[in-house]
Amino acid sequence: MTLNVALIQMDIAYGNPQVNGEKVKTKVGQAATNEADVVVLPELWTTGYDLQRLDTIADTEGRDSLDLLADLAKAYNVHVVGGSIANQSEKQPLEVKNTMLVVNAAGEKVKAYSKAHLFRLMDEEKYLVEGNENGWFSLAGVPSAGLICYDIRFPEWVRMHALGEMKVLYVVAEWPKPRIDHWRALLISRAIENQCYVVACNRVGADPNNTFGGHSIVVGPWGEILAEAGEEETILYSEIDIDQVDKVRTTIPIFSDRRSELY
Ligand SMILES: NC(=O)CCC(=O)C(=O)O
Repeated sequence: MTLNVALIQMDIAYGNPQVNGEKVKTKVGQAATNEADVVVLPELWTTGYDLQRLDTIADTEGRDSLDLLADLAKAYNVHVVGGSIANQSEKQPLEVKNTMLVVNAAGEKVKAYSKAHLFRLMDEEKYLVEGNENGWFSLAGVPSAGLICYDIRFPEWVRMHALGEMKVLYVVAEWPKPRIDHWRALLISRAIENQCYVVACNRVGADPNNTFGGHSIVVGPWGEILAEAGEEETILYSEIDIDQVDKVRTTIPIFSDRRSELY
């Protein structure tokens, strides 16, 4: 079975959910017109890293974002890995999480995963609360998982998802340009060591504190780069053949060769 994935590598208007929502509507429509089955958005696409104003711009219980994503999914008959959003709780204590929303083509919510590892270099721990749940979901009948940016630096977190038979890892990010070599190396490594597809969508552009490096990428289970963007706004397309995952896992059976009694 194959899936056409489309990664929306976009600039994000700082602290402006309205403008970003309009852009996402246009881009998801374009991707669907180009036969995408799954559309992927970047991290914090509603607000960017405008963390100091989250009390006014975060989305309460992710409702507005979920409505928008569900409407788009239904209108265009596409699955949407909805990047992540600043997701504010309704009840006290008011907490904001960095939450990925996944919606299937019927417009049903499939997953809400909140970033488990907060990134201190961008002050996340001062404004956000970490998630404590896993990122597994099934999309288009494929066992998948979603993780958010800094999460990929924790190979044991990714491996835990692979042990749950994840075949596609979706990664959404706002990864700064100065560390884009880490981004590429980490994603290729996570694909090789877990023998899965990695479909990773980064943003471009700049905010008052960082310039973001793009290079959204699709990596196959053998570690091959199937598609990679540059540093400009674009939609990156790739066809992924899910059967390749089992072929690679049979050729080099790392999951049955693991010495779990040693580690
Ligand atoms: N938004 C993030 O989690 C950024 C992570 C990052 O830049 C890194 O180097 O790790």
